[in-house]
Amino acid sequence: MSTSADTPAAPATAPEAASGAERLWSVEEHLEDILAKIRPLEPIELQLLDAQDCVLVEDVTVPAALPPFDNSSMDGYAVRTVDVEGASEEFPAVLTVIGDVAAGSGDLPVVGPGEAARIMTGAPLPPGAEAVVPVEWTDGGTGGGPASAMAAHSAAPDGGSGEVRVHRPVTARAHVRARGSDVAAGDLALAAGTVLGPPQIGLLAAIGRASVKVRPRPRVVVMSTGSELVQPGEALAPGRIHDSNSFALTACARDAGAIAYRVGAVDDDAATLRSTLEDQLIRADAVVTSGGVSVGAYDVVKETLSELAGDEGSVSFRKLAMQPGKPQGFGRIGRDRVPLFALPGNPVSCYVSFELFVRPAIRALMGLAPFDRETVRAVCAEEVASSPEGRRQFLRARYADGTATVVGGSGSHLVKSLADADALIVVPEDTTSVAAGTEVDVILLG
Ligand SMILES: Nc1nc2c(c(=O)[nH]1)N[C@H]1C(S)=C(S)[C@@H](COP(=O)(O)OP(=O)(O)OC[C@H]3O[C@@H](n4cnc5c(N)ncnc54)[C@H](O)[C@@H]3O)O[C@H]1N2
Ligand code: MOO
Repeated sequence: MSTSADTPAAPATAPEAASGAERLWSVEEHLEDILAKIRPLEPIELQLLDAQDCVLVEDVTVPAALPPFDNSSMDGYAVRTVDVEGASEEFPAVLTVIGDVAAGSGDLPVVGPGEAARIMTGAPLPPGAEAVVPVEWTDGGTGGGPASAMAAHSAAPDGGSGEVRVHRPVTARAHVRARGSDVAAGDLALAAGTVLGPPQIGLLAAIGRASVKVRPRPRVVVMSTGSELVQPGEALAPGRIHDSNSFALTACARDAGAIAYRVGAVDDDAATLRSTLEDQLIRADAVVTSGGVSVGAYDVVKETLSELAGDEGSVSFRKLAMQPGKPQGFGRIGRDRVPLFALPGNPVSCYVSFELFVRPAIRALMGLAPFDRETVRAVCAEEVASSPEGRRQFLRARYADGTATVVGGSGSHLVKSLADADALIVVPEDTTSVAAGTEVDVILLG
């Protein structure tokens, strides 16, 4: 039962409300209530790889030019342009090779008139040289025809033979990457608000940053409830089933960007549930439970969490105008008011609820835009004979080329068809059937 504090101003429109029964919340109302109570996590300084996919909260400026020095973009020979003017294969410019410049070299030879230094990609341009001739435009120091590669350093420790024949001229700065041509010192490397993907992490490393200030990934504790649940890998006794929700939800939480901690299934026992929650709160930025939110005699989650008060926080249980996912609990628990999502136990209900409500909340905790799943218009390939009036139905489907095809039935226990689906067809509350060929909204799952 929702408390008056949780009741939004919008009037209830569902049929139950009119008849005086407990009103149904719309999907949007529930989501708004959740997002209104979620605050982004406080920023912390994280090592680069721990900051992946996180939102940067500081402007990062470039401390020193990138590249830090003029360097070669090719393996070849560093030369003075005047020395190779008019060079051709028939009339090559013959230069004296004075040594090697490898990437990382700090001790550079000076290239004088009539001289060349073997230079590797990324190596600093030595003083005196103005350009680089790729090795393919030379004989590679062999005295033969055009080379396809250089002699390995081990085979030519002195930097190749004493001479190289250059077959083409080069202009000044040819095959040279200028200092600061990527970014200059003082430039803005990344603005606050940037989401750190692999290229951004690479840039930060390139400018020498080892750590950055970001909003961290939330730590999400996932707990399933139900005395019937058995850990996968263990044998089933009569009446028991394997716990699939805690695994699916943990995977969902990771997929949404969280650091997820899966807690084994908790029995339908109030004291165990309470103490497990207390133990877990220490490492939780959010808690997700599955099961025990309906109206059964052993629906301990609802019973226990409805009773929380004072410092314990509070959790509201409500019915939503959707299928699957009708019974839902949401609140904030403990002194730190950690958001808690009590999702229904049916596996499909649990998954769809996560997608619609928990995924956006995890993103909001990270400071990301809450919604990232794409919704497209698509042609419904087959007839949907019936959809419950007054409830928004989310049907498992496969989507391809503008067409969505329903996979399996609407039962909330059908985990195989959920695994076969890559989309959810959305049938609105006021629609009780969909003719084949009708356009529908389709949420793409990943
Ligand atoms: N009389 C009514 N009964 C039910 C109603 C209702 O309005 N009136 N609502 C139904 C709907 S809709 C749903 S959804 C479920 C929600 O039930 P609970 O959240 O209380 O979940 P449980 O009863 O614990 O379990 C339901 C179902 O899911 C299986 N389950 C639970 N946890 C797991 C898990 N971790 N892994 C795999 N499967 C799990 C469980 O064995 C049950 O079969 O209530 C309906 N009933
Ligand atoms: O609404 Mo329940 O969540 O269908 O199965």
